[in-house]
Amino acid sequence: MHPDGQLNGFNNVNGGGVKHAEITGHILEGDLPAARVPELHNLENASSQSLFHIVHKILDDSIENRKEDVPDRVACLLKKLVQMIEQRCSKQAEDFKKQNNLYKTREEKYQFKMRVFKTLVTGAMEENEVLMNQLHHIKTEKTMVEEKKKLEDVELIRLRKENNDRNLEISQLKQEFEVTRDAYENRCIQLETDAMEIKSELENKIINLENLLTDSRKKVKELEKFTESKFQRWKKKERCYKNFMDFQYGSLKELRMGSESIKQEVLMTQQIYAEEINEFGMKIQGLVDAAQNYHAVLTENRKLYNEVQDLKGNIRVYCRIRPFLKGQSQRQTTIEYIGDNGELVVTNPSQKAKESHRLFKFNKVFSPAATQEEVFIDTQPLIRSVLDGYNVCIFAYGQTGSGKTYTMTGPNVSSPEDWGVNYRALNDLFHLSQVRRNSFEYEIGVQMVEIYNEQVRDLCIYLDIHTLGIWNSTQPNGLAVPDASMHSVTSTADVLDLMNVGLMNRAVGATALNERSSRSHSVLTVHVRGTDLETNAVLRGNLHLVDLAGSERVDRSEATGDRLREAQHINKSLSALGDVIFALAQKSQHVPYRNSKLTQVLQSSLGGQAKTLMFVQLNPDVESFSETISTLKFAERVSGVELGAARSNKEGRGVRELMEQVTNLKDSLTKKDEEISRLRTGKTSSGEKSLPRRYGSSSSMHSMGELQSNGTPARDKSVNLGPKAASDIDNCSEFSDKQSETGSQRSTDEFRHCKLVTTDDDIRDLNDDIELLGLGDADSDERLSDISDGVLSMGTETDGSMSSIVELTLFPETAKAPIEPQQKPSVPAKIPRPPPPQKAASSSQKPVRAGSSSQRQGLIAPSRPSLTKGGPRAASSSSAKKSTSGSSSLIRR
Ligand SMILES: Nc1ncnc2c1ncn2[C@@H]1O[C@H](COP(=O)(O)OP(=O)(O)OP(=O)(O)O)[C@@H](O)[C@H]1O
Repeated sequence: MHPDGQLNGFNNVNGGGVKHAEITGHILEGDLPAARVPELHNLENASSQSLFHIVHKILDDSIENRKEDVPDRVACLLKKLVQMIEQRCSKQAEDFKKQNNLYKTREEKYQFKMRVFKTLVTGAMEENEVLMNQLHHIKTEKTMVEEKKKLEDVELIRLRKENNDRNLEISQLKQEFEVTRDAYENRCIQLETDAMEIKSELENKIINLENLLTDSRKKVKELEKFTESKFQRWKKKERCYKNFMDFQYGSLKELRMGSESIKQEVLMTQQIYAEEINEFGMKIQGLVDAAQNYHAVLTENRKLYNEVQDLKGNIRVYCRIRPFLKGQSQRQTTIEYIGDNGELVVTNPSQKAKESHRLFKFNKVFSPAATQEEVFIDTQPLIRSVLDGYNVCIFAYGQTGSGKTYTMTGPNVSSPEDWGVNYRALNDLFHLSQVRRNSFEYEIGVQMVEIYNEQVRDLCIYLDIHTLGIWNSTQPNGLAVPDASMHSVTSTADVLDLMNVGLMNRAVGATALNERSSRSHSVLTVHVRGTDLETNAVLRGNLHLVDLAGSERVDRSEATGDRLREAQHINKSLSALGDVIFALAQKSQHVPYRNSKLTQVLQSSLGGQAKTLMFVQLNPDVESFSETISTLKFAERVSGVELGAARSNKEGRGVRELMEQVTNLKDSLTKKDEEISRLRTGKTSSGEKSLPRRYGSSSSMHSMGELQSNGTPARDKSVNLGPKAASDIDNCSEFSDKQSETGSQRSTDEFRHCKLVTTDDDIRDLNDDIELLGLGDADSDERLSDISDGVLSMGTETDGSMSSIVELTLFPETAKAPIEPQQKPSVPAKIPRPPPPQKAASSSQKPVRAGSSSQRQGLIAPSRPSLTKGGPRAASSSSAKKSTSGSSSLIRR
């Protein structure tokens, strides 16, 4: 279809005319051989012109050959048509050719443009890349420049500032320089002036000195002459002294020889003294033997006292009568008489009969006027024995509204004057523990529970008051209710807080007899654990402070429903308490502790060696007469001090027999005492005879003289006794007077004697004992009241009282009457100590020395239970050790 091709084709047709002619000839003749037909296929490559030529030839030939068959017109038309087609084709070929050329030109143009564009794009991209790099570079540079600029700015500021500073400094320096320069110039001028003056002065002085020098030279010459003459005189004197010294030396030699001979004499004398001292030792050995016998008697006496204790029990009963309340002043009272010795007569004024008078006797009766303080003073000794490892139980018993809570807690906690026994007891324990802090470390813990409707509840928790269990037998740590919260207290403020919580939690309700009646037994338990700082021995004491719920007659209190149930529980537990105490007083084999929760909780402090104090609270109102009588009967039963009762008589006989035995023992002790005094008198008088004068200082001689002049140690307070000691001795004898007229004086004297004959070691031991006991404080006076109280309670004290006595007698004199070391020679020989095993022996085997008063012996109680970790045995021995430590310190002597 290519125009060139077509043209070429036409050319080829011209060039190959023969061939075409042959082909056309054959076609026209119609005899175109079959072998020549395939050649027709080559026409495809022939040009359009040659093809048209062939067409023309064929047409011409056909028309020529078939003239007759084909009209001329048609032949002409055909020819014309072919010509037109041919023209058109050639025209188109030419157009194509032109177009082709045009396209070629355009293509070349476009390709050129494309190349140009490509070159431009490549160039632009490269350029762009270069520009980007440059830009990045410029940015980095810019950042650096900025940073640099910043730094430079900072530097510039700094430099400016520095510059300013420098400028300032320079200006200051300049100023200073100006000032200094001025001063310097002034100074220079001044110095120059001074120098001029000094120079002139020095010149004057030099002239003077030169004059003086001349004078001095003259004087020296004169002095030389004088010294020469003196030296000659001294030489003469020296010769004289030398002769004198030689003479003295000779006399000294003679003296030495004399002293040697005196020494020999002294040694001889010493030997003689030693022999004499040995003799004294022998005599004192006899004395010791006698003392040991004496201790054995004391031990026996103590045993007897324990028996008395066992018979009497450790229960004391105080009765307190409530005053009439406001608005009750018109009421008749049932109290007719209150004796000083605990007698109480009650009567029913509405009954005229004489039988209505009833006499009761207790350890003490407090009138309605008695203050809280007075009540506490009589209770205090008992409470204090808790610190010595005793278990103590104090409870208030009485009909509802009779003042139990008033006595135990007090009406108003905020006013210390109104404080009841509870607060005062703890306050006192804190005070005492402080006083004894050098010898004992005390820990005090408090539990507060209530027993309400036979259920034990913790009162010291703020929420969740739940029932607690009780241990059947008290745990070794003394806790009967181990689940009750234990609060460590160190001050009265702690106790106040705690008890406020307890009081708030306590079950109270209004009855017909008391607006705010306690419907439960409240038990405040104080656990005391004391550690002896010297021996590390531990002692424990429990103090139960019990505010019992009011006993009441159900008909009078008009109780119904819950109140009735409460009243029944209260009465049941109170009767169980009565049974327990009664069984204890009767020394029954079986003590029914388990009959109520109350007795279970208090078990450790009821019976055994525990001390029990019951406050019997009375309502004086005549309307309460029957309750008063039943309360008093209960108390009487508890105290075992029934007047005229058969049991009481029997007890009295027992006690009388024991007292007779005690008197006998007392007599034998008196004999022993006299024997000891005799021995001592012999010893001291012989000592006085044989001791050389120069061994004793004047003071020691004086004290010895007083001692010897009476034969027995003097009771004169001036002998080595301070004022306190003297007063304590007075106290002591006061106590003794109450005890026994005969024994007390002697006991005091004996003690004093005992101390006076002590040796250095004994003094040390005694001081140790004193330290251990923590005595010499206010405590001793209180202990005295404990003792007198023990007397009041007809020997119901335990060995705590004994220790108190011993402490009392031991301390004041020892502390105030130190024996001077110079007095040592006054003791001819050291009294041998008892052998060590005796020391470790149980309290019952320990010889006891606490004055010779048999009454005092009588105050010694048997060992106490459960004071230390080591169980009852260990506890008893350790407690005995503690309680009689004062006495044992004496015994050792
Ligand atoms: N010694 C007293 N001096 C003055 N008022 C007292 C004395 N004793 C008790 N009262 C008063 O008597 C009332 C009853 O006392 P309290 O509540 O102590 O009796 P209670 O025996 O504890 O009674 P209850 O057993 O019902 O609890 C109180 O108002 C109390 O202040």
